[in-house]
Amino acid sequence: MRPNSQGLKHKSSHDTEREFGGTLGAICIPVFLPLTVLFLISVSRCPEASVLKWPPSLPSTDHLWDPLALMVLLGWISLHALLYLTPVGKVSEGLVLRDGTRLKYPINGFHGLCISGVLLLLLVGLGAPLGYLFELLVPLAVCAIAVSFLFSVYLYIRSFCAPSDALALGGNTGNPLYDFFIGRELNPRIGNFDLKYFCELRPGLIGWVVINLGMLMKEVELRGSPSLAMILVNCFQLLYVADALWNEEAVLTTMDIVHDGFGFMLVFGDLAWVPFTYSLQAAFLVVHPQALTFLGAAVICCVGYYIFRKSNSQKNQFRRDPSHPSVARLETIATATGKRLLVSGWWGLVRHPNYLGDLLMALAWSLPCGFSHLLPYFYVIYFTILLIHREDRDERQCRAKYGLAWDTYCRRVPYRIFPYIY
Ligand SMILES: NC(=O)C1=CN([C@@H]2O[C@H](COP(=O)(O)OP(=O)(O)OC[C@H]3O[C@@H](n4cnc5c(N)ncnc54)[C@H](OP(=O)(O)O)[C@@H]3O)[C@@H](O)[C@H]2O)C=CC1
Ligand SMILES: CC(C)CCC[C@@H](C)[C@H]1CC=C2C3=C(CC[C@@]21C)[C@@]1(C)CC[C@H](O)C(C)(C)[C@@H]1CC3
Repeated sequence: MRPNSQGLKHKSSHDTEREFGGTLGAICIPVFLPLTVLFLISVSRCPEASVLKWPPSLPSTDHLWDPLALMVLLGWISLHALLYLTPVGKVSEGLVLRDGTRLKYPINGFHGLCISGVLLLLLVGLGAPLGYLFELLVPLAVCAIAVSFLFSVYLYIRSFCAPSDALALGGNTGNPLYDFFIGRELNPRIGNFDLKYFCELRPGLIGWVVINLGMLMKEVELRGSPSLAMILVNCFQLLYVADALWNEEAVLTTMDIVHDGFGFMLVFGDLAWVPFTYSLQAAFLVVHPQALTFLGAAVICCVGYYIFRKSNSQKNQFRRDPSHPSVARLETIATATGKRLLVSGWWGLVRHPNYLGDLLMALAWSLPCGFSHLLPYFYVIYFTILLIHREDRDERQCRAKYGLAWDTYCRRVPYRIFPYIY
């Protein structure tokens, strides 16, 4: 086995460890998750909103398709592609790739958020019924799912023209179903347009807050003014999305960009799962107004946000420039790859302080929806599972990269996400 520049031992492509349940997961997830999206939207608008009701409610077939939804979706993706290409903001370099090069990325996502925000407000000012997004939600989700499948097929086919250095280490097993699902090519690009980086932060993430705004407008149509719960959910989630785009550069060091190929999992996650399931709380509130709002949620959200932002920024700063005054005094341990690991500061508290903050925020987003239904807590439950699984994947990758140094780090910082619990 030969080590590569990411520090991982390079196994031959066919003996790569399979993730997400291997071939079975690669068959089941693309079938069940799209159905879950439609199921959850459908449940959020039923009066009883019960996720446990049997048989499960799915939208009726005549509500699945609306040509307007396809136009809105393609128009939205095109708008963001144009904004991505606009030469504003700086250009940043990603981490060093296996062939020793570094790719360049435009850091203009926050501009994209602001410009699309202004355009939407103009549309609302001109009388566009943004609340109609509530009626359009199911056909929009259907179109996003269809686009995700088609786009993933395109990515899979084009990956065969990519040089072997450009393939993700885990997505090149030779099993077509698994490789299609997990993604073969690491950074597919059309010219300088990076498809993974574009999808990760723009159409879906910004689409999520637009859907939230649409739900708020629907509430205004129905009840004359938005409820406090709806305002809180909109503000909390807008803060999360604005933060992601403001700190766009930090996404260049995340697992998705550095390690994962771009296949169905991320395409569907970015374009369909994020906008349509992360907005469920707002969709739920349209049909299930809450008289009482738990304002403690604002405190939990702020604490969560503080931990999330500070820990992510600390690691990002340390990885980009370990001599920077904000991180230079932190205690570290050396690894055989030449990279060091933080063992004090946020990363000395637990091994994933950023996940802890993110989970606290997730809880805060659900609390304004009250305690009568399980559906608004879907995100916290799913996210806990996702992060525990992600933490496990990351541990395995770090152990492969850092060997003994990682074991020393684990002894120094025994808890993974929740101090003294897990
Ligand atoms: N809302 C959502 O749906 C999702 C949100 N997220 C959020 O995205 C953010 C990024 O998460 P993710 O990409 O999973 O991972 P992290 O940002 O936690 O990055 C993990 C990497 O950090 C480095 N690292 C780990 N420990 C240390 C240490 N002690 N000192 C220095 N470097 C260390 C390692 O990489 P190396 O050493 O190679 O630099 C490791 O592989 C998180 O805040 C997470 O909550 C993630 C998934 C979904
Ligand atoms: C459907 C699958 C089973 C799972 C799909 C997972 C994806 C939805 C997530 C994988 C990593 C993500 C990140 C964010 C959104 C969700 C996905 C795409 C992120 C952009 C959210 C905002 C954060 O600030 C971030 C750190 C930029 C996140 C990066 C990872």
